[in-house]
Amino acid sequence: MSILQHASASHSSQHRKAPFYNSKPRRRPCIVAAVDAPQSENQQGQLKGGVSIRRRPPLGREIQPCGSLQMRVTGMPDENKPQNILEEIVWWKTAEVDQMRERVPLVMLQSAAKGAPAARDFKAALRKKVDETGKPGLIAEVKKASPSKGVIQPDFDPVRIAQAYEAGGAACLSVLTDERYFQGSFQNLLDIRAAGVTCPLLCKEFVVEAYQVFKARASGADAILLIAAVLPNQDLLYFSKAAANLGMQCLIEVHTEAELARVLEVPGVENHLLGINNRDLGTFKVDLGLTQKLMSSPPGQQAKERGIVVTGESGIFTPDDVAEVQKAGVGAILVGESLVKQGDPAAGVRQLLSLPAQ
Ligand SMILES: O=C(O)c1ccccc1NCC(=O)[C@H](O)[C@H](O)COP(=O)(O)O
Repeated sequence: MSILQHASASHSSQHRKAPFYNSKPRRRPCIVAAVDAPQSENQQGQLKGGVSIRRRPPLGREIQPCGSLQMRVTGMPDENKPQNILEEIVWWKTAEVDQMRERVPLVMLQSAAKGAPAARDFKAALRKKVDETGKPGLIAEVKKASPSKGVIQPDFDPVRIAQAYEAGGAACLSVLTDERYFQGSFQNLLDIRAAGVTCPLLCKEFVVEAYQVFKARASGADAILLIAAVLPNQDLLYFSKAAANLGMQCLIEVHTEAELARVLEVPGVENHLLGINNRDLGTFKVDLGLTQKLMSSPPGQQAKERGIVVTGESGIFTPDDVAEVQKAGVGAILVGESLVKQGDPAAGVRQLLSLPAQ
């Protein structure tokens, strides 16, 4: 140990189990140790299999639990900082899931998931709308805030928005459940389902453990997001099987041609959906050209030939944008910001899809 420094933490038993990442001020200041960071041997070892997101800080967390106190590791090199927002989210998520598991053990969640009303067929709902309208099936997103835009809809009523999306003609809904970065919640999923919305629901979560798949099903989700930049194929297979065993489908999201080629090798991938996210998570810029580029690449052609439903995600604002990604070959679109910020989201859906006004 190099130095001792002041920090805040509590000795009270009620705070003993507080997560070590919790940065809220605690009641009594105390002294914690600060130690020098260890040296990294081979960071690339973390990035095997074309997975660009590291699941944990390679040298461990800057703030470490130390009994009922916390220890700050000083002098962490830049490589121990998250390389982009997705990596930052994933690092928090790992700690968050540990905390959730302490409150509700996996076995209890599994039994809740198995006892939940049967999951609805996400892909079938998308295909039905395509047949009816000739437009890509719309997955409309219930999204209050995002890391790139901050609060998008201050007057956020998730049930009202979900009902409006359904009334406007959305095929499916996407519900953000991450609280820290998107101000979402699993409660929103439960409330939307309990309110009688019949569109299938995608749980928009950053999955790093099977626990979250069970949590999604127990909360009424019919599908769950899996991100290829975060998960190697072994995990994609494991989580997609866990989801399928519960009657759910997965939206497997890619950002690059290499990821698209890789996920096409996941056994049973055709039973799920693919998504191309047009948002660069380093710069937050959206470029619909990415959908076009990946769909016309060899793995994009293969996805089409295998009849896999591909979803164009992010940055879709106008009927022209819809036409652009439809021309690229997607069968579905995932739209958040442009719809959620409208006073009348039902009208927003109809306008975006060029459907007749009611
Ligand atoms: O939206 C963000 O800022 C964001 C940042 C980091 C990871 C994911 C992020 N968004 C998740 C999404 O995929 C979008 O919410 C979804 O595709 C809808 O996008 P949009 O229509 O542009 O709101």
